[in-house]
Parts: sequence; structure tokens; C-alpha cells
Amino acid sequence: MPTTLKEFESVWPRIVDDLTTLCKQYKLPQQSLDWFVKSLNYNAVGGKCNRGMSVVDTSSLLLNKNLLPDSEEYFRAALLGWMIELLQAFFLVSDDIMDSSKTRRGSPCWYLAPNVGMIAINDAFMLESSIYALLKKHFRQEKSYIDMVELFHEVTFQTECGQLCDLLTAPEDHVDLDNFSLDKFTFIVIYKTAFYSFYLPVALALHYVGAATPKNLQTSLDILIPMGEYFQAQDDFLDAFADPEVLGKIGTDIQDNKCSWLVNQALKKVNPEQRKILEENYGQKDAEKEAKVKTLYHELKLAEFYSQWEEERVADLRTKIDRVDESEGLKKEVFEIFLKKIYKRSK
Ligand SMILES: CC(C)CCOP(=O)(O)OP(=O)(O)O
Repeated sequence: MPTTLKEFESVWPRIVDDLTTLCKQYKLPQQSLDWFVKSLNYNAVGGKCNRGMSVVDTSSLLLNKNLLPDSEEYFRAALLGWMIELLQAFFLVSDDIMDSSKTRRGSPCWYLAPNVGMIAINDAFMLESSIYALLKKHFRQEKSYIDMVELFHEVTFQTECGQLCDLLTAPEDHVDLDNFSLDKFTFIVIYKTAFYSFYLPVALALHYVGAATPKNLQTSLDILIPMGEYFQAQDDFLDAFADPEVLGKIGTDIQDNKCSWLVNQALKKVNPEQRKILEENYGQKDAEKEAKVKTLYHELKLAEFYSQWEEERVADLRTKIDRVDESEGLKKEVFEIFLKKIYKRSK
């Protein structure tokens, strides 16, 4: 039975206590400690926690036991999950500044919160550093400790590589649609999203339960990277088509000149007249121009195309999942549960 958000969030206070205890050992002044706790609660809590809960669900499946929410085994699996949510918070606080986003999870982005501004940059660093403080406190005795540390380090670097390419492909002062391509889109989404959002949770759980064989890690990569590509394409679609109230954030991709799934599909479908509309209106900080691009997306029937594309991608993922070799302890259900969390999502 997959864990619930309520059960997963019930662990959070213990994590905040661990981190504040460490800061108190440093004799961090109270004003700074209060700020850090506010940043932890504002930025790590409030998301869907798909990544974090997948660590618990995967661990439970691989251990072949229902982890009871008040058990130490549940706590340790959830703790690993919250480390990924802290990584997510680090990325989101930073990404919202880079993208000049306005809202996140239904609230103002952290850098736009009262009196925060560019202190958010240091707050992002502290969210990331919290991961390693928690890993050291709770997992230093495990033989997989260094593997876990290196996994977080590598996935973080991969994500930063994807983010760099995403930003350089979308310069805000120079719009050139010829600079976009589906190959670039694929590299960007694999590196900026798929590794930390899909591979990391399962690989971490494999290390936690002692089943991180080369074969199981490779099988996980082969399925979870394409799943991450699908997830980011969903995010790109929702950025322009979802209700911001439901999504919890106002889409910025069109104004930010992003090499998104939508613009790449549009470029494959437009006639010369429609391409001119894109060239005149894409990638500019202008709501009227953004609206013209969205009108074109509707004319191109991209929402209908997206639904058809989604079914094809999910069918392909299900075929890959059916072929999983369970001989070294990995289970098909690990991937089925993860896919179920995102299929046809509206936020
Ligand atoms: C698209 C992704 C890289 C950023 C958003 O991830 P997400 O939809 O899982 O966000 P939450 O943590 O808010 O649920």
C-alpha cells in the first residue's frame, strides 16, 4: 500500500529538530535560527512529495513489508525521501529566481516573500547542505553511506548541467527559434529533471535496502529516465494549459523563451505564417504577446496532440516495465507505482 502524504509529512518535524539541534551546536544566533526554520518550512513542505514518497514506497516493496508510519524503518526511508525534498527545495528556490517566477505551490516564490530577496540564494545553499548533515547523522554507519553521498553529488551536478543548458538555450535578450530542437529539449529534460526526480528516489531506496546491484541500477535508469522525460513534457504542457490556481504556479515558459515541449512541437507543425507569429511573439516579457502564442497553440491543437502523445509514451513505459528482470530483487511494481503518481496529472 503506497504511503500517504499525511504519513510522509508526519516525519518532517523530527527532521527540522535534527537541523535546528545542529545549528544550536554552532551557537547560531536566534534570529538566524528562526529564519532557517522558516525557510525550511516554506520551501521543503507543500509540494506533492512524489520524489520523497517514492523512496518509502520503493523501500517497502523491495523489503516486501508494509512499513508502519511509526516504525524506525519507515522513519529512515522517509528521512531519505525528505533529503530529496530538500534537494527539490534547493532547486526550486534557485530556479524561481533564475526564471523570474512569481508563484510556487500557491504562494509567492521565496525570493519574493517579504524581506527575503537575495538572501534566498544563501537559503538555497542551506537547504542543500542540510541533506549532507542529515545523511551524516543518520547513515554514516551504513556501508552504503558513501554511495548515497556520491549519488546525491552526481545527481545534483547532472541537474545543474541540465539547468545550465536550459538557461543558455533560452537567453532572455535574444530570441532565436532556430536555436531550439527536440534533441536539445531531450538533453535538457533528462539532465535538469529526470535524474533527480525519478532515478534518484529509486536508486536511493535500492542502496537503503542493499539491492543496488549494477543490473538493478541500470534497469532503473532505463525506465526512470524516459519517465522523467514524460514528466517534464507534462510540466511544459501544464505551464501553458493548466489553471494556475490548480497548478499552484503561474507559467513563465513562453515569456522566458524556454525550449519547451510545446514550442518544439509547435515548430514541427507551423506553416510560414504561423511561424512568423511565433517569431514575433515568443520569448518576450509581454502578456499580450504571450497570449498570441497560446492562441496559436490552440489553433495547432497541441492539447489534443499532447493527450495522444501522452498515451503513446505511457504505453511505451508500461512495455519497459513489463520486461523488468526481478531476479536481483527489483520489482515491476516500483515503477508502476511511480508512473501512477504522475499519469494524467493536473498539477
Ligand atoms: C518540473 C520539476 C522539475 C519542478 C516541479 O516539480 P514538482 O511538480 O514535483 O513540484 P512539487 O515538488 O511542488 O510537487
